Amino acid sequence: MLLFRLPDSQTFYTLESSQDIPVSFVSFDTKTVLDFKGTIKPVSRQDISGQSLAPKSKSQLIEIAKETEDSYALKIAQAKDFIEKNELRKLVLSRRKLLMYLDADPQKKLSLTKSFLKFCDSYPTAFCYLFEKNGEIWMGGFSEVLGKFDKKNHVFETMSVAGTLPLDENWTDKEVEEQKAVTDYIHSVIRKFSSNVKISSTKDLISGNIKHLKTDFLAEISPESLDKIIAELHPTPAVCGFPKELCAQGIKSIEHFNREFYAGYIRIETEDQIYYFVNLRCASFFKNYAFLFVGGGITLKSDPKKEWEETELKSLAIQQHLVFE
Ligand SMILES: C=C(O[C@H]1C=CC=C(C(=O)O)[C@@H]1O)C(=O)O
Repeated sequence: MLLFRLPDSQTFYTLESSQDIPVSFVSFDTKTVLDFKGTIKPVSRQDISGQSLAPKSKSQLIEIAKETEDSYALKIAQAKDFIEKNELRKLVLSRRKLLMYLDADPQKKLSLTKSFLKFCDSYPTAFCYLFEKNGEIWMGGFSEVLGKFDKKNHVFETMSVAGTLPLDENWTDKEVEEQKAVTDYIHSVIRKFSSNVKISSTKDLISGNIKHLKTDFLAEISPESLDKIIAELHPTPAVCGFPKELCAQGIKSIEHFNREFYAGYIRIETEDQIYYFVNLRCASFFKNYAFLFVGGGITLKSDPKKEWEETELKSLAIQQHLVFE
């Protein structure tokens, strides 16, 4: 089962049985690709909220050391060492926040479809999804587009999104440099495939309780280049770092968990467009608990307390929209 809503749209979609594969979820390390078969068709809010999803009961005591502000600060120190040693501009570090529902209210049950609708309503400019496949349940949504390709005029769009602050704070060099590293990387990739790249000015992207810096790119490309561009772009320094392989190794050795679909991407092919959405602000759901995946770009200027607060604020995107009834 798959439900999704495109950015700036009121229409919800699901898949009706057919052999086409219009939707695929690609993991951060690109080793796992989850294909969804079917034809894309609209579905009403009523039909969505009437459906119920039962998370698989991998609910025995889970032995996971809970990440704390102190344990995360140690990882940030390790990330800074790695940045310094390898002379990097940034490294994106993340944590898997454990949310136990039973702690919240033992009498009530989580409604994932109602949570999905509530989440969509709060993030109108985001691509939002909820899926259940082979007992796995994931929900997420964010506005970052890794790629959007117009099949008719061959225009390719992408964006550089990075830097995070609460809405009422002013940008500092730390966020500006962090986002610039992403912009420079994306530009270096796109210019290899197009001689005419248009770059917008950098603007604020509001995402619920926080804001990011965003620069848009537009370029005409040949359809044959599309897969190569996506393969080169992912993972951008918005979710990993540059050089990609070295940073992915560093991340693995510091984070100590599998990111799975977090910071991967979602490919959606419609009649006119092919979209690639970055899979952030997402969570995987089990019977009694969920893992909320949240991260942020670390530079030598990072303050561990602020980085922790940033991940806490980001986790609210999912956490605040869970409906128990
Ligand atoms: C890696 C995440 O955010 C990325 C996207 C926007 C801002 C980011 C930042 O400020 O670090 C990250 O690059 C996440 O939300 O888990």
